[in-house]
Amino acid sequence: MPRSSPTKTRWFSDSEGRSRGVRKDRAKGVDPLIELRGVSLRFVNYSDKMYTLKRAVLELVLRRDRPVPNSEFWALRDIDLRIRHGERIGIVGSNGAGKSTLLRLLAKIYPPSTGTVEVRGMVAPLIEMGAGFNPELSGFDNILLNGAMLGFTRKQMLAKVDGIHEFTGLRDFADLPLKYYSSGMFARLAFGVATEIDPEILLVDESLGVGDAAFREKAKERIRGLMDRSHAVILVSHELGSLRELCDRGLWMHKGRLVADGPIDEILGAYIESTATPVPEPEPAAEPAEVSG
Ligand SMILES: Nc1ncnc2c1ncn2[C@@H]1O[C@H](COP(=O)(O)OP(=O)(O)OP(=O)(O)O)[C@@H](O)[C@H]1O
Repeated sequence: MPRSSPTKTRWFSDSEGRSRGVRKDRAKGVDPLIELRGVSLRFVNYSDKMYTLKRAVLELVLRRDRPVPNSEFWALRDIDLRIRHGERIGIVGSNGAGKSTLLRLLAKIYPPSTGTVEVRGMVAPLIEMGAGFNPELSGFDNILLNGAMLGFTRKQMLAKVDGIHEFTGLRDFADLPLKYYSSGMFARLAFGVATEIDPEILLVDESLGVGDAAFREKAKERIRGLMDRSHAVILVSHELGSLRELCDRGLWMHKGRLVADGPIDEILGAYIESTATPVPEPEPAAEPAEVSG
């Protein structure tokens, strides 16, 4: 594990991770906005084999009524985490480390397989932008549709349309069906709609890279504005410069585990160093007990 100041940055081993309790934020006398305790998340891939007579008999004998899992994969392991009001968190880690999965868990897209997740406040996930868009509908109709999915009424969204057009520069294309938008135009619209709301907790996954260079600058500016208005922000990005610029606390993930938590400069420094010297493998741990019900 890379070295750093022991007073500020916490380096986690498995045993520390399991013994660390998540307590009330006594310093401020308030509950943290986000609390994760002993969280693990498992993906199960089901086989798509042909349904043979032999398999049918086996399933009857074994009294199985659902497909047999082909393989399972723990994308998150033993995560304990507290995020307080006003924190700007940047998450780093190599491909497949579990960063996006952690954001999806905080957005309640995935439930944990073990442990508890508490999120206090309205969450705006800039995660799968444009996921709810309909390519047959116009840009304008998609703005209203997406707003409805985020919980806004038609009237509330109509009041936001002008601002969205202003920001995206797509006013002239408002009546064009989305299927004729270029990928850059699509990304602009999705980003414009998703950032038009004022969330308490903002989750951003690699969204700083949308559109062309000029739009990326506008997007960053927009995120800065949102960051000023929201209570907590969590950014996942491989653009380390942006994380250094926008965040104060860093989390480093490796193979589904939180391996370090501390001031952003220290975490980024150690992470960059690790690309020259690989991160030691986390100690093998016992399978977490599954939550029932
Ligand atoms: N729905 C899923 N089903 C099965 N495995 C999944 C699923 N989603 C993610 N994974 C796996 O979980 C692991 C963590 O993925 P995740 O997308 O969270 O990584 P990441 O740190 O965001 O990576 P990157 O930097 O490449 O975006 C990967 O091995 C990925 O293949």
